[in-house]
Amino acid sequence: MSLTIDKNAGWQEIEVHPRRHRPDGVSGWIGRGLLALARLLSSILTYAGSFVVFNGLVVAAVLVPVWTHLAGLTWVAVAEAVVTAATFVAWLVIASDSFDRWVTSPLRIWWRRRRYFRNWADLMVAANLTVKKRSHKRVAPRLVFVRHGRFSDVLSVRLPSGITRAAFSDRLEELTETMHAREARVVPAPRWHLPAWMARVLPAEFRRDDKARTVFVRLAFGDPLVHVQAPATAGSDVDLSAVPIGKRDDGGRWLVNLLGTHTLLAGATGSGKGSVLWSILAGIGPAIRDGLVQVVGLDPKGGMELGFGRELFRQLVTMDGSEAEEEAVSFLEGLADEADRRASLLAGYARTLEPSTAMPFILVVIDELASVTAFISDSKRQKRAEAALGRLLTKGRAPGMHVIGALQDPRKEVVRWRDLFPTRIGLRLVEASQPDMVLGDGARDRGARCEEIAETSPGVGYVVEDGSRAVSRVRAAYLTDDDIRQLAQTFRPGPVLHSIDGGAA
Ligand SMILES: Nc1ncnc2c1ncn2[C@@H]1O[C@H](COP(=O)(O)OP(=O)(O)OP(=O)(O)O)[C@@H](O)[C@H]1O
Repeated sequence: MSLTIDKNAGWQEIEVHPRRHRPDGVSGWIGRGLLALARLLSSILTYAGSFVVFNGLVVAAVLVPVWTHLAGLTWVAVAEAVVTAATFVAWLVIASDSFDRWVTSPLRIWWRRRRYFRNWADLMVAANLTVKKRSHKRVAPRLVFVRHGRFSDVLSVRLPSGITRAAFSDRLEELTETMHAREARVVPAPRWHLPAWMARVLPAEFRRDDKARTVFVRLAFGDPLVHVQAPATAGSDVDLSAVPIGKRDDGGRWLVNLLGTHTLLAGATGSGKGSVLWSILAGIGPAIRDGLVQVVGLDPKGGMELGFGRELFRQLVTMDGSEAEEEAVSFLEGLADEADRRASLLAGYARTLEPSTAMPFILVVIDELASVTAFISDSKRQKRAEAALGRLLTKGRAPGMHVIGALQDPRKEVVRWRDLFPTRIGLRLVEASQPDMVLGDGARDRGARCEEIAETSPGVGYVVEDGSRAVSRVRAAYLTDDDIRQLAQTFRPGPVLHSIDGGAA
């Protein structure tokens, strides 16, 4: 028996009819034809009506010349059409963002909405996402609301009893294909963008659309990350809780928080770890120059990566001399002692540090976290290094110390350190088991397909932010070697008022 869906029954209740009989005689065929015509007209009117509602500006731009033509002023109508077209082209060239907001975006929204609502019921039946009620009616997940973005939409879908989130999540591939999306994934409830005063007074539970049985699916279209991203020009005010370092795949800026957290950065060789590191340093450049941030680094590969911008570093340990091992261990122990010292200074006064030139924020860059201990052959020193790193990671967050631990080859041992890094970034990785190792259990299922990132897109990756299970796709800005040299020259720190080993310079 073939099934047809009565779409007029609404999006949740789907009536499933057996195949209709062939009409009897000519009058039957005429009746069937008229019904089909009425349906066609009604959908044309619905689409045209919604087009007018969503695309007022475009409709007005077309209707004015048409109306002038109908009024008998054909040459005036032609002139109006030419001027309007020229204005639109000029607008697109001069202010493409506002053109997108007022012209392309409404068109895109209309087109995508039309596709969602037209295909939803068919998709639910085809994907076997319907359940039978006692009344024998079939019900399916209902598409309740769509939040539109330029490169992605978030669909709020209400699930009927009998269909679980897991069952729905299993059919995301069908959803991706039917809706012509690049990818679909289940995401946490989106936050409402409320005015600041309202967000302050409204209890947290009202701020999230977290209803039971509602699942949120993000459909991504196009890819704003295919192009290499230029670094943002750092303003004089640096906000360490939101440093711009690239782009997100919803078209927004990728902002990293350095306060109260540490960052684990993993990626195979050539995946673009350097671009993340340098973008962060570029984003906080003015604060380095003004002495509010001190950068120190440990580069077990002899300074190949970090050496380019050596002037930005207050201290850079490259592990290349005869005393390399002892130097690396002392470096880590010095930082761990500083974390202890700061924690006891702050105890009872404040929970987090407000950076100043007297007590600057310290950014510790460790280029190859896994090999820091592996490079140390002496087992006693190895233990000292591990203990110091553990102490720095546990105690350093609140008193203004941030560790960026870069990693090339995430192995099981990394999981031990992972939980001490609340912010995690996974660039291209080589095995499907690695995204979970780096980003946390279940991250790959939530969309972090690091092993599928093409070698031709260095700097692209997935990020899990502090306190959130959500996975975002991002691309770091790219700084050429010349950009890095220029950065180091522009923002090289001035005289040091305070040094991490306690002395004054
Ligand atoms: N964000 C980016 N955008 C565009 N191209 C990039 C980006 N990052 C890196 N690249 C390109 O990829 C190359 C390799 O990048 P990079 O050296 O940063 O990788 P890596 O992960 O640090 O590798 P390794 O671990 O071997 O040092 C760079 O020389 C550059 O050409």
